[in-house]
Amino acid sequence: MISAEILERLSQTLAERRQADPSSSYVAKLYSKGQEAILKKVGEEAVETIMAAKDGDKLHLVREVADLWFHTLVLLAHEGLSSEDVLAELARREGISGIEEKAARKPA
Ligand SMILES: N=c1c2ncn([C@@H]3O[C@H](COP(=O)(O)OP(=O)(O)OP(=O)(O)O)[C@@H](O)[C@H]3O)c2ncn1[C@@H]1O[C@H](COP(=O)(O)O)[C@@H](O)[C@H]1O
Repeated sequence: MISAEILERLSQTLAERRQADPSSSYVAKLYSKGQEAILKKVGEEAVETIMAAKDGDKLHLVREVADLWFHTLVLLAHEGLSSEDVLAELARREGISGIEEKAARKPA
């Protein structure tokens, strides 16, 4: 079973690449180009995701979303953040919506 551990492993690798020689890997090279280049890749992958969804080809859509997730993880790592920060935010929201749901169910 594929789990959230893959995000942790990838985040770890992306954090390690911050010290790597730019010529040694795609990620290290992208870091060396700076935030603008990373944001450009995120934008491109977002557009490609939209186009794949409109195509109706599910495999293509999954691959483009994987590219988009990957490049947003590169962005997070470049900013000193990781998938864990986003997962914590989603967990926090789940907690909030749980509270809101309970409040809505409570008789007035
Ligand atoms: N998951 C990925 C991953 N997904 C996509 N990509 C790369 O992201 C790029 C996507 O760019 P495009 O599709 O736009 O194609 P492109 O024309 O090659 O891109 P550009 O040169 O124009 O930027 C490709 O070069 C892909 O190889 C990835 N590169 C790396 N990883 C993971 O990141 C880890 C560390 O990567 P490196 O440090 O680069 O080895 C690897 O072990 C992998 O697990």
